[in-house]
Amino acid sequence: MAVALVGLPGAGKSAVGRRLGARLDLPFIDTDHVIEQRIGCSIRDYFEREGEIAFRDLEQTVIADLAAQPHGVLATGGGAVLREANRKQLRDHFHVIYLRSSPEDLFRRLRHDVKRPLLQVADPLGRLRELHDARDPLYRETAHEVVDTGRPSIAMLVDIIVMQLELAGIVAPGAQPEEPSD
Ligand SMILES: Nc1ncnc2c1ncn2[C@@H]1O[C@H](COP(=O)(O)OP(=O)(O)O)[C@@H](O)[C@H]1O
Ligand SMILES: O=C(O)C1=C[C@@H](OP(=O)(O)O)[C@@H](O)[C@H](O)C1
Repeated sequence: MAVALVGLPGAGKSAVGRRLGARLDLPFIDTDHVIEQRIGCSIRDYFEREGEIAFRDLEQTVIADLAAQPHGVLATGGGAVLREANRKQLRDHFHVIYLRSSPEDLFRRLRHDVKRPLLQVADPLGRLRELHDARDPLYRETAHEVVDTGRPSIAMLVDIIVMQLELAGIVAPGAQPEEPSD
């Protein structure tokens, strides 16, 4: 069983994906983390040193590798949908969920972030608005389902997604609730 989460930076792909994996007893895979293991440095440093195109090439290779043996809950990077090849790999091999968020919510969540290279600009909210306008259609094109993340907590989002996966017949009803970790 393979689920992929797509959405803008800060949409909750990692936070929701980790808990969804635990809930469904599936491995959680963060593509940014896989990329960082391969390059041996942070994505921000790699962006600065090698540029965005080199990063996108690497991202495409990692997505193709993961799609060759799809299993688990995948948190993709926010720009994974930019390339058509990635959109096709994701849609064909994963049940794709778009975690939709408004630029304003994302800005609130990420205002202290220093890890995301595209947001290290004078006007991060403006940048998030541009990214939303450019990518929202691509996320929708890639995804089998759209989940709005504006109001629900991370735990509620996991419940909503599990319910949708059950309704779609992707997982059997009655997946065990996650044990509280704190
Ligand atoms: N629905 C939500 N409600 C509150 N905080 C959230 C929500 N989704 C994500 N966050 C918080 O926003 C930050 C970015 O989330 P993250 O999972 O890293 O996003 P992504 O992997 O999509 O870039 C984290 O601190 C996370 O806990
Ligand atoms: O939106 C983007 O183009 C990117 C988002 C990042 O992932 P997150 O969505 O996890 O921040 C990371 O892949 C890279 O910095 C590029």
